[in-house]
Amino acid sequence: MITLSLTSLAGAAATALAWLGPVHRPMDMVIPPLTCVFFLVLLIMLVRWPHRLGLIMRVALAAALAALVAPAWFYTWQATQTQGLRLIDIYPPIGSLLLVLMVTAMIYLPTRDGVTIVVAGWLLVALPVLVYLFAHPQEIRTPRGADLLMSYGPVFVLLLVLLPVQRKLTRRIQHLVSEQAHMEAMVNRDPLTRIYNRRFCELVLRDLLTRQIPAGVIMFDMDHFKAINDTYGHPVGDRVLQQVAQRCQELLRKNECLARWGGEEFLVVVPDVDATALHALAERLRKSITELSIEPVSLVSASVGITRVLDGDTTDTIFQRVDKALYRAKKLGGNMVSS
Ligand SMILES: Nc1nc2c(ncn2[C@@H]2O[C@H](COP(=O)(O)OP(=O)(O)OP(=O)(O)O)[C@@H](O)[C@H]2O)c(=O)[nH]1
Repeated sequence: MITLSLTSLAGAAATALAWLGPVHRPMDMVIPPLTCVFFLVLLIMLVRWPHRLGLIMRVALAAALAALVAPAWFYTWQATQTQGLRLIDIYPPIGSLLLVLMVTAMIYLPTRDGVTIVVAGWLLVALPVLVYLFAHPQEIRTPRGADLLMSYGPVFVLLLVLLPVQRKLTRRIQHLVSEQAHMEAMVNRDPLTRIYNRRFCELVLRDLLTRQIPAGVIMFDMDHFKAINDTYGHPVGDRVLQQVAQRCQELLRKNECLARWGGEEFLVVVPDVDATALHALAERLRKSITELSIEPVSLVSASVGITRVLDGDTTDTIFQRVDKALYRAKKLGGNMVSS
C-alpha cells in the first residue's frame, strides 16, 4: 500500500511539474496523470481485495514498466530524427525510476519473475538510451548525459549484483525467525496436547507474583484415567487428553494460561480473578469435560482443585494448596470442584 501510495503521489508531483513547466510535451502531459490515477485505482483495489496483493503488484509493475518504456523509445527516436534536438534536454527525469522498479520487482516477485522484469526493463528502457548516448558521445560529457549513463550502466549492474544477496539474506532471516518460533514452541508447549507445559505455566505464575497481580489457580486431574487406558488403549487415552485440552482452551480467555501439568493433570493460571469468578470458571471447565463425547469412551470427568493467591505466597505454597484441594475433590468421589 505504501509503494502504491508513493507511486501515485510521484505521478501527481510529476503531473504538476509537467503542467506548470515552461515546455509542454504531449507525452509528459499524459503519462504522469495516467500513472497517478492508475496507481490510485490499484491502491483502492488492494484495500478492497488485500488477498490479491500478488496480482495487483504484477499489474503495477507492468504498468510502471510501460510508463518508462514509452518515453525511452519516443524521446530517443525524436532526438535521432530531429536536427539539433538533444536527448539530455528532452528526456524526462525518470532515470532513477527504473532502478526503483527493479528493486520493487525483486522484493515482491519470485526470483524468476523478478529477474525477468529486471532484464526486460533494462533491454526496453535502458538499452535504447545507452545506444543513443554512445552514438552521441558529446551528450555523455554533459552532467545529465553522465548521470543517465551511470544510472542505466554501472549503477544498474551494481543493483543486479546486490539484489540477489539481499534476497538471500531476507530468506535466511525468515528461516531463522521461523526456526526460533519453532524452538520456543518446543520449549514452552506440551507435544501431545499443544497447550503450554509446566515450565511455562510456572513462569507465568511467578511473573504474576512478582508484579503482585491478584490471581487464582485451578488444577484438575482426569478421573479413573488408568481405567480408560487399560480398557481402550493408550492412543484413546491420548485422544481424551487432547480433546480435554482443546475444549478447556476454548473456554479460557487469552490471558488465562492452560498447561499440562503432567500425565493426566492440568493447571490453569487465572489473573485478576475473585473467589466467586474462579469457582465459576472451575465449574464451567468441569462441566464441559463431562459433556465431551469421545468415542468409544462413555464418560470422562475430572476432579478440580482451586485456590487464590494469598499474601506471602510462593509458587510452592500455591501448588501445595491447590494440590490439596484437588485431593479433597478426588476423595469426595471425583467430578467436583473443591477449594
Ligand atoms: N494415554 C496416556 N496416558 C497417560 C499419559 N500420561 C499419564 N497417563 C496415564 O494416566 C494414568 C494415571 O493413573 P492414576 O494416577 O492411577 O490416576 P487415575 O486412574 O485417573 O485415578 P484417579 O486419579 O484416582 O481417578 C496412568 O495409567 C498413566 O499411564 C499420556 O500422556 N497418555
